[in-house]
Amino acid sequence: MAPVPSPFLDPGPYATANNLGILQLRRDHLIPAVLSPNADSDYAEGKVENTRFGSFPHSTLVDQPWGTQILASVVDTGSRGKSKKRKRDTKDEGDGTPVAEGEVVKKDLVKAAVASSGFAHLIPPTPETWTLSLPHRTQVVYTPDYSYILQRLRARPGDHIIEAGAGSGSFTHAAVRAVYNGYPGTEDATDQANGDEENAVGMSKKKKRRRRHGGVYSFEYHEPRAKQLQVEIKHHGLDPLVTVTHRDVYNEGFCLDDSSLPDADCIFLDLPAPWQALKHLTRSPPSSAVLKSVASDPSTPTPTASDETPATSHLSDPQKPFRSPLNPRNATRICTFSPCIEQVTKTVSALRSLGWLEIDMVEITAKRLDVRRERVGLQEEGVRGGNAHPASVQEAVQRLRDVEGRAAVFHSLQKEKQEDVMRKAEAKKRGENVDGAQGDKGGKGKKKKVEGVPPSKHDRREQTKKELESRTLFKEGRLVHRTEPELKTHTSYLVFAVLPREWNREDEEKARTKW
Ligand SMILES: C[S@@+](CC[C@H](N)C(=O)[O-])C[C@H]1O[C@@H](n2cnc3c(N)ncnc32)[C@H](O)[C@@H]1O
Repeated sequence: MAPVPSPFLDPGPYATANNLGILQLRRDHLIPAVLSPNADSDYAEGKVENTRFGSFPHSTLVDQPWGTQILASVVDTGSRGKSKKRKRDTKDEGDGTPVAEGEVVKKDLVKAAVASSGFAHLIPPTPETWTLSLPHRTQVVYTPDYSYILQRLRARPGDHIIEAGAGSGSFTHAAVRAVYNGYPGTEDATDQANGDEENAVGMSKKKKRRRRHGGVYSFEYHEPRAKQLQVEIKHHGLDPLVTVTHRDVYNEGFCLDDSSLPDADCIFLDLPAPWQALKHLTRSPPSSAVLKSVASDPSTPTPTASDETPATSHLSDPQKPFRSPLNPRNATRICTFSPCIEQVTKTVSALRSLGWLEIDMVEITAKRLDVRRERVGLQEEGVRGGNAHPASVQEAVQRLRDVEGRAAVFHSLQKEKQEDVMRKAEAKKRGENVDGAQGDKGGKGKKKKVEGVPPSKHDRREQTKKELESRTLFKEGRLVHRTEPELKTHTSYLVFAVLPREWNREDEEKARTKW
């Protein structure tokens, strides 16, 4: 039976139990979780993700279509700490079914009640969302870098990629998606041409090509990191496609533990001293003169952990025959990732000595552009997202006229009032009855509506509200873009090169006869 594809490769229409899902709280705030509602938990609702926007029991996430807005729940913490009591021994479950040690038999889950605290979106895992949410064990390669790297390496379905060091596995996930063309053991691999013309003899060329499944060969020197990555890769359903090897690649090279070869088309080195690993990435054993020229210098940050087994170089061991980890049928592309220019110069000279061509270096300084509509004008007064400044000289002049007009009316009314008060005072002096004769005819507190007065702020807002009903805000305004400064990435120099396939007299002769 074909394996269920990893949610990274084919997430399906909705979230399923025991697969990874991502809770997106804000654009750059993501929480990954393997959705297991029935797993042991201290909550009556089963396993719960607690976030600053509320609690999300896994039972409210499973079977929801990707992209759903999930409302937070009120969770019952009353049963916390009681889980140990629910553990049974290994003998019997009551109905005679043996229960494994440590396994927990769960009571029925309590249905989660909706809380008023907030919501999150449930989104499928992708290499991009994983990069933003993975548990950092090292500096990681971010999306702007790995998208460029994979494109320059020309990684495509059916290719084999060597990666060292694997670190937190950020690049690993992007690489496996780039080369995926089906799981090994299934016949649905739809490979791109791999140039293997000789081997296609006696068999349909198409059929031969179909056999090769894409794969990633990851090497990591730090044992706990290598183990953790193996566990994650398994949880993510990628283990048939990714081989994680615990290895010091400077000394031990890239042949696999089961003595098979990666047969690599592309290589990505994210190591403190990439030039030290290059001697293992050749098609034939490098001469001692070349080895000497690419030998490490004393300042090289070589691995020093005392708990690691001492490395033995297969290049220095005459008993071990040389075996190239590269695909002999294709040109191989390499990329090395270095934070400083000194490392770049060492890598470039080692690449030259070892016969790599088309060497070039790129510095990545990624920027994110915020593209939006900018609405400016007095009609935006009180409208959300608008800039209520005059959009033109006419609007500014009209606003000044309105303000001055209103001020003139105000002052003339004040003057009128004052004259009225004085008139009344004089009439009083003369002993005349003035009550009710003049002035506030409309009743106390009621303002007289004066004709021809420019609109007040209140009037303008009422008018805007009315007009808003027929406006299409999403289409209005000027389309503008601004760069956002806080993009997650780090300065990197990328060195690229190509190692052509080996070409001998025989190949030349064959090509001459054929063409
Ligand atoms: C910057 S991290 C790699 C991050 C990774 N590319 C990612 O995207 O998550 C560098 C890794 O190289 C590993 N490393 C250093 N020297 C090594 C060696 N000689 N062989 C294999 N791995 C090595 C380190 O242990 C570290 O985990």
